Amino acid sequence: MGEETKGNTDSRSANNIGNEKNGDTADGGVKFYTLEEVRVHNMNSDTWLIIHNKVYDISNFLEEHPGGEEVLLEQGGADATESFEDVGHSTDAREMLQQYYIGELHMDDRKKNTKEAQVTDSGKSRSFWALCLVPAIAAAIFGVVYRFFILEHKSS
Ligand code: HEM
Repeated sequence: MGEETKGNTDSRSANNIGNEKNGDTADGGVKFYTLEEVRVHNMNSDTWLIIHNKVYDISNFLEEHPGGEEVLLEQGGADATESFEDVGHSTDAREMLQQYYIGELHMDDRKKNTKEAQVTDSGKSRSFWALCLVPAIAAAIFGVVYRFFILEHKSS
């Protein structure tokens, strides 16, 4: 009794089978973590970060960080994309990230988490309306006006 009961029972985490530490799943796919799952890893000995929707376990990197461990701990369990980019990290720093990669932020948590995603989504739908519907409506109005003038012309 009790074994495996505190694991990921959320249906959104159905892909979370396998070794939690390396992001592998039973089928060899990418592992997805919810924001809630990441949030609890906010301690000195256990620190996860989200950067650009990717999840990193940086517990072993804290002491090595050239910018100090304090700044990393402040971001522990949260989305550090903005602060990471604000510092203007080098390409070397970005490459270092790869070794701490453990998975991806769950799709459901990306939209409410990323302002950019929302802006892009509304931008996309706006361009759909502009590209398809606006010209179609304009053509319909033109047709009606044109027919009206032709009939007017014929009857006079
Ligand atoms: C796991 C993620 C991170 C890695 C691998 C990383 C790596 C590095 C590296 C290699 C440097 C040396 C300068 C460079 O090459 O750009 C650096 C500097 C620094 N980092 Fe990070 N960093 C990470 C996350 C963060 C975060 C989230 C913050 C802010 C909250 C931060 C703040 C700083 C600061 C303040 C410096 C010092 C910059 C300076 O003195 O010029 N880092 N980091």
